[in-house]
Amino acid sequence: MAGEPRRPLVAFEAEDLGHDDQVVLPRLTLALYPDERIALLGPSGAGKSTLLGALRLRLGDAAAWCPQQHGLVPQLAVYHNVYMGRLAEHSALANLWNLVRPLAGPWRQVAELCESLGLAGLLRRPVGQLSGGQRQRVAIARALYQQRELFLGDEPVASVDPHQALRLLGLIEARHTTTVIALHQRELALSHFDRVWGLRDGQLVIDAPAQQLTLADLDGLYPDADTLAASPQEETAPQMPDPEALPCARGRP
Ligand SMILES: Nc1ncnc2c1ncn2[C@@H]1O[C@H](COP(=O)(O)OP(=O)(O)OP(=O)(O)O)[C@@H](O)[C@H]1O
Repeated sequence: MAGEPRRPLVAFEAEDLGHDDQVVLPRLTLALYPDERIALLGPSGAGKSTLLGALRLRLGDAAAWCPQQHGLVPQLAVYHNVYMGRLAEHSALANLWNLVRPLAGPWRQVAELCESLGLAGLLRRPVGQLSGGQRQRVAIARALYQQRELFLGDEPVASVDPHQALRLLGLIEARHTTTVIALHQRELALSHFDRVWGLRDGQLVIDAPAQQLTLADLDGLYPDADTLAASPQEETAPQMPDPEALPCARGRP
């Protein structure tokens, strides 16, 4: 007997997404299903953060959030920055006390998390004294500490080497079966994720299983790739991907 059709966690139906009165992604149609690992690709300014912001709004407390600029407080220690992921769960008094004298339970949990992220021994260090890659891992630790069902990340593995990127994605996925992660590593998008969403010029031009895509499909998202691939005569006319050729319409298996 055929099972029930899967219900999306979030669906946009021809919706305009943007900021105030500026529409960035006009008439977007898109659905996020449970247990999918989505790679969100597109050139700078394509609307990846805008889409993640809209998903965040829809998903509310169900989604852990790892922002692009990390949102860390440089003067505060690693421990306090990670603890902030669950600030709202404690009373103001407990939070104040914790600032002066860390609470035993949260300290243990944050220490374990930081150890798994290669941040052992840095819990008392102000975030402002960390390297870019270390800060990125603190931001991931804070999102993991939120203990939510889904994970939304805006380039959470941008500042680390490919080996570490895989390790970090593994840690994220061990705690969340549904993830939407913006990234620029196209190979990683194909090798590691279930599905790719590709944005270009305000349109969702790719929405397809990763295994049905090639690097050439993803290259089509980036205007620079067109220019590099073009012959000298074609250089002045950057090409838009042919909508018919792009895999946006390829369905879910
Ligand atoms: N808070 C905001 N208010 C108004 N416009 C914004 C805001 N944030 C982004 N934009 C605009 O929305 C468009 C899409 O930006 P967005 O940050 O979503 O792109 P992106 O794909 O995440 O880019 P990047 O890879 O550089 O982070 C851009 O034109 C940007 O200027």
